[in-house]
Amino acid sequence: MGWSLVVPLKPLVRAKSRLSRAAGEEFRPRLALAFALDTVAGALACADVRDVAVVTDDPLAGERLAALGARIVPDAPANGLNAALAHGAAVVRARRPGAPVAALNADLPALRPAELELVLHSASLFPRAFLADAADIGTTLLTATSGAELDPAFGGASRARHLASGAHEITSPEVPSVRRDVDTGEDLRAALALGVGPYTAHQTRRLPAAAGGRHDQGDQAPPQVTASGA
Ligand SMILES: Nc1nc2c(ncn2[C@@H]2O[C@H](COP(=O)(O)OP(=O)(O)OP(=O)(O)O)[C@@H](O)[C@H]2O)c(=O)[nH]1
Ligand SMILES: C=C(OP(=O)(O)O)C(=O)O
Repeated sequence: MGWSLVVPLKPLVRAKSRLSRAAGEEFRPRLALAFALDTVAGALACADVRDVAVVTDDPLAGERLAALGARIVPDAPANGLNAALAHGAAVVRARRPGAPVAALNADLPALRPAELELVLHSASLFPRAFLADAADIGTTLLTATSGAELDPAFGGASRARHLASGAHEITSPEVPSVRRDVDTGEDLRAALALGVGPYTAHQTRRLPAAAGGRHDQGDQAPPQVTASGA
């Protein structure tokens, strides 16, 4: 099945605000962009992915993600995450009616194409399906096959909302890289332990060890890190 993925991305100046304390204000937008680049590169490398549309109004992110091969869709509704996703899915289906569509968060820097392929294969058996995040509270991926609307209900405790909406929860096989979203410094360390893509690896070299970095460049003053790291 040739999936069209819809990836939402906030303007970098506001993205990943919960990483401020771990990364510092200078690195937070760079990390948010690196996560998105690794997520989209991983998605585009997945055999079952036909194309990726990124819904964003961020000019720098749009330029860098387009260079990877993503289509950039302006966040025309400007009404939050679910409106952006519904808009992205509608833009995809205006071009390709009945396309199987999947919403994928942009904060999955450890994403492995082979694991995404397993998830999409499971999802292809249901009208709507989703994958819970690593904490089992949120959602990292929501799918709709031909004939079904995406009906996204992301944000916070979205796993319960997606379950209640009738979407099938994908629980096997194990796909830790697709579930590993990064909201906090602790999440970033968990992603680094799984192995992140090249863009995030490059940026985290500049972070202090407590935030997951190897701190081996020495050309930047490290940002302040708190004991919690988050
Ligand atoms: N286009 C678009 N994307 C959004 C919007 N709000 C959130 N997103 C994206 O949706 C995904 C999931 O959101 P979160 O994990 O909460 O990421 P975030 O909003 O950057 O993180 P926090 O600032 O810490 O809440 C991320 O890829 C965000 O960039 C929005 O209003 N428009
Ligand atoms: C967007 C979501 O959550 P968070 O903001 O916690 O990443 C979600 O899991 O639906």
